[in-house]
Amino acid sequence: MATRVRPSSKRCAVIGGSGFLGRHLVEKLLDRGYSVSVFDIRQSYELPGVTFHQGDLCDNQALLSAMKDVSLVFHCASPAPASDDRKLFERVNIQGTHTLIEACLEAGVQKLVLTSSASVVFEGKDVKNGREDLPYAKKPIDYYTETKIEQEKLVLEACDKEKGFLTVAIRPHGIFGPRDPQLVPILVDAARRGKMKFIIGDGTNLVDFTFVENVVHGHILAAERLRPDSPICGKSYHITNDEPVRFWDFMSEVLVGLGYAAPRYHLPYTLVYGLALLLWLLALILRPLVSFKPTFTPMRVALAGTHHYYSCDRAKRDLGYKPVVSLKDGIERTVQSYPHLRQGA
Ligand SMILES: NC(=O)C1=CN([C@@H]2O[C@H](COP(=O)(O)OP(=O)(O)OC[C@H]3O[C@@H](n4cnc5c(N)ncnc54)[C@H](OP(=O)(O)O)[C@@H]3O)[C@@H](O)[C@H]2O)C=CC1
Ligand SMILES: CC(C)CCC[C@@H](C)[C@H]1CC[C@H]2C3=C(CC[C@]12C)[C@@]1(C)CCC(=O)C[C@@H]1CC3
Repeated sequence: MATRVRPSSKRCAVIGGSGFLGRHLVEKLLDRGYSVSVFDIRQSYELPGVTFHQGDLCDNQALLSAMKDVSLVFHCASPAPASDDRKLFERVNIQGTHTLIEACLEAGVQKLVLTSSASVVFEGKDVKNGREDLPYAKKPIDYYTETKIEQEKLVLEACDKEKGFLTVAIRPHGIFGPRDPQLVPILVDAARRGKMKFIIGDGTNLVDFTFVENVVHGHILAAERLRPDSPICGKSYHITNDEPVRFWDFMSEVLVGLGYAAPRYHLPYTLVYGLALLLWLLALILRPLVSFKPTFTPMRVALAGTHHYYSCDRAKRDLGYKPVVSLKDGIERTVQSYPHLRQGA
């Protein structure tokens, strides 16, 4: 009779491991003695101890080859929110996640850690110190968020102690750090085009921004504490820097750090939101004829003009989570990592 080889607990797979968060996670896992199998639609680097598997999340066979002898899977693949492509989000975040769960069960994977998002409860209205028991957004702000909700439900509902398949979801918020392709590049692009002179609203709204290494730390704690007898099975956890900051102070600090002027003039939130909605509709109607991407989308305006910060008490209690890098140090390290985005570079 053939004996089944029990996958090594130090071998894991990172789905989306070529991306911003994924690569930071891979680097920390290697430091901690794991060997890593990366599955992604693209390969962006090479590292000793990492095997790359290029493929689409919806391809069961390609996934299976990446999960050979793997006991732990991190799922942090997603199309970028800026793509605003409903079909793509549904295909990758919902169908792809379903395919991944099936593949995990088939390959005998024991633990699945999903990178969800704190935005799954955000409807464009203030969230102050939001806890994980807030209901999912009934009117999510965009297709990205809509499909992140379905994705999280799929993963948490798949948790099955009888089958020996344990799942948990990490909900980070506003991840930033070296190599981030979104926050700093979009901000600098807007500044270079003279669009960062204005503060939307009164500028006092508090927001969580989370340094990437803290997000990585939360994922690894969750993976290592995920056991049949632990309270974390099938649950979601906010992971933030635990230092809510005024949205416009954070943006100003990054801009000034890179040599740009901080925004100064105030514009009413409802006016900017209305204009952004109008532009978004126009872009949608004109899509077959011309393609243009407005900088101030309704989603970005909502995020720039409301409070959205979350309690990570549950993560502190169940995971022993505590941020490892402060906001101040995180901003400093981020600014230093973008010499090519400095004013005049
Ligand atoms: N950045 C943030 O502020 C936050 C992010 N998150 C979540 O964190 C996770 C990681 O985000 P982040 O690192 O910022 O994003 P990235 O876009 O940098 O990384 C995602 C990776 O997944 C890949 N990918 C996309 N589609 C597929 C597919 N069909 N099959 C295989 N791989 C695919 C991407 O490739 P390609 O680049 O070619 O599309 C990319 O390499 C995501 O799940 C996101 O929803 C949650 C909260 C906040
Ligand atoms: C042009 C300016 C008004 C804004 C520039 C900065 C924005 C690009 C970022 C500010 C908050 C960020 C954010 C995300 C993406 C980048 C920002 C909009 C997410 C939508 C990324 C994915 C998530 O799950 C939630 C994030 C919330 C914060």
